[in-house]
Amino acid sequence: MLATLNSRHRTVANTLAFGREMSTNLTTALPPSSIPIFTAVNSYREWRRKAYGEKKSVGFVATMGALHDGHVSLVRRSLVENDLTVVSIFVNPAQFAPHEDLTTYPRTLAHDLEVLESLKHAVEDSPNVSRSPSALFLPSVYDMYPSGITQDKAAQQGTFVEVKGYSHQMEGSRRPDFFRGVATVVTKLFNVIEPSRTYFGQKDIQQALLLRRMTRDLLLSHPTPESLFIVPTARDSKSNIALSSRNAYLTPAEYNHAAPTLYAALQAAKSSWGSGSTKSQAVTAAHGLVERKVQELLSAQSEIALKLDYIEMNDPDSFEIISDNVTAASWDMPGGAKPRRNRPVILSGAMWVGKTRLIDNIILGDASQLGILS
Ligand SMILES: Nc1ncnc2c1ncn2[C@@H]1O[C@H](COP(=O)(O)OP(=O)(O)OP(=O)(O)O)[C@@H](O)[C@H]1O
Ligand SMILES: CC(C)(CO)[C@@H](O)C(=O)[O-]
Ligand code: BAL
Repeated sequence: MLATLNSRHRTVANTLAFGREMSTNLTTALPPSSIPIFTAVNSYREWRRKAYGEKKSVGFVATMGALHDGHVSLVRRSLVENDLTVVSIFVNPAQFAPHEDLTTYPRTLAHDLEVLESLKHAVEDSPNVSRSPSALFLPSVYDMYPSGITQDKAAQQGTFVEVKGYSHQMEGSRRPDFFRGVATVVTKLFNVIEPSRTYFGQKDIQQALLLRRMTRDLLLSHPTPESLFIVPTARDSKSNIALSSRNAYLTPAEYNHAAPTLYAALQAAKSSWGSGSTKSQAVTAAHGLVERKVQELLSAQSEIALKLDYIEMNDPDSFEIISDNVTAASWDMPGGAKPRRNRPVILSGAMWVGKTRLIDNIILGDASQLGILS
């Protein structure tokens, strides 16, 4: 059938072919699993219909796989709060720019299944009942993009979701089409999974807040904006590095000697802000910490290349950069008509360690005002 498509469709045909190949690989190479794996939308839908029939709530965690304890914290939350928990693994081509790491992104399905199979949550007041992940949704590229998908945005065909006005700041300033890719795939995932509740990580704070806005704007019922929960960032207990699938790209030396710098820089800004500095001074404090680390690596003749991408402070409602002269006290708008005690600010950053781009953030002020769970 692909051979009959004309040249106008070549790009799409290529990606459809890619999707089919992935689909075949998936079904032939599935590791044994005690968790039901749905690789097709229709078979998942049958399962979901049964859950509706039995009036069971379905919690949902969307992932790109290479599972770590950050993902596990989301799944655990879902196990506590829902009768059933569905996890998806899908490395979404539409959110990767052509120069980014789609082909090398870690794919560790056998490990991921082991992680999911090991999770058990004892149900309160029912000593003999425990909950484990109920299903894994593992679609092919072809299933998720029936019109095909290419990373060349100008050649893309079909339907895409854009959250206008909220996709160009922070991470969007560095990855211009990233949130369009995320919003598109998550809309599709929500349409299939129909979650009662869903869980996203604070590590990707702009993503989580933007998706909540999207559920509101699209008047979604599964999930509603109120049933999209944000789970705090899980960190390495010694170094405080935010857990991330891309940490697997780091060499041990990069991980130990350079990666902790991002969180340390955020802490330097936090402490400066907390002692009454302006935003500009707080961000300068963070830059200073990174610069000192870079100098230290140079003096030690280390081969590690450390480069700050950005550190900024943004309004969590608009995602706009807050003004240079704002302080924690003035951010609360004390003289305004509606003072906001402990008004939250997103302090976030990205840093290159060698060829790996790391991101992190902390919320200054009251994170619960953003619906971030504690
Ligand atoms: N350290 C973490 N703590 C809490 N949630 C996390 C953490 N890392 C990832 N998540 C969340 O897990 C979900 C799936 O993320 P994803 O599969 O992209 O993993 P990732 O580690 O963020 O990968 P990457 O390295 O590509 O950023 C997202 O909601 C993400 O925010
Ligand atoms: C939400 C998501 C699964 C969409 O591909 C991805 O962006 C991620 O894992 O954070
Ligand atoms: N967790 C964010 C996924 C990405 O960077 O593509």
